[in-house]
Amino acid sequence: MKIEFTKMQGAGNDYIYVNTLIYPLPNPEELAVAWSRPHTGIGSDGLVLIGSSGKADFSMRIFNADGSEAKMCGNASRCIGKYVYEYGLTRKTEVTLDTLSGIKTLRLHVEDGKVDAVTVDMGIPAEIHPVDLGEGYPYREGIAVSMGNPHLVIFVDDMEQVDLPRVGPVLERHPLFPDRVNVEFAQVLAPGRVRMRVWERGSGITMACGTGACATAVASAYTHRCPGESDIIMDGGTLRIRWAGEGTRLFMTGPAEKVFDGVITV
Ligand SMILES: N[C@@H](CCC[C@H](N)C(=O)O)C(=O)O
Repeated sequence: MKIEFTKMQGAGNDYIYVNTLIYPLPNPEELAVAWSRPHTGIGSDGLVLIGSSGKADFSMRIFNADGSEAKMCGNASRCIGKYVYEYGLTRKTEVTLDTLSGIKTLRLHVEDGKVDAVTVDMGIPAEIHPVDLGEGYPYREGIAVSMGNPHLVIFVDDMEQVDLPRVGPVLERHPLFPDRVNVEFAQVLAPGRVRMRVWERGSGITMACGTGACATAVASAYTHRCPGESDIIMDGGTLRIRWAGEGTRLFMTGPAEKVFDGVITV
């Protein structure tokens, strides 16, 4: 059976997108693993399914490269906004998306018929609290934030000193997070400018993480490092995050790009 897909990236965080209205996939966990592999698959950070919803315009399911399903993905939600508009699935520029962490609203920024950026209402960040990682770990303190999915933000003075391939997998499986956690290292460069690198649960090092950028902005404001609006600068690009503080909704703005269309046989 032939399946059409589109590879897309948001700030360098790349996923394989399949329109399940046309191609329902019975085994997305297995396909996410096989297709994400760089040499023998398509190569990606995971697999995203676009579907219908009784509660919103469309639905999103997101699978990491190890096949685990996540409840939310910031970069994929922006890419879905571009996909549904540019492939003619909608003419709306305000689109609702049903995710496992609730309904998100996407505002599409359209220029000459193309979506070049998307603002996502990411909802109200939750479970914000400092954590003590304990002795025996490479870092002692962090800030936990839920953006629908779990994050641990660790502030550092010098990003160059962070050995991400070594410490990322250890912290992802810290016992404080039984469902594993996405780990962000953050260095405040200036007011409103934060450098961030991420180790994603289920995918490892990625060039950007949308929910991770949101969690970083939240942790920066919560610790009085950077209140208000901030640019989160990642290896693959920058996202602008607007958040007025605890109990308020957070808005993420950033790019969405198509890489290529393809057909794969399963
Ligand atoms: N890259 C994503 C987050 C994807 C899911 C994450 N790895 C998890 O398991 O929670 C983003 O842009 O938010």
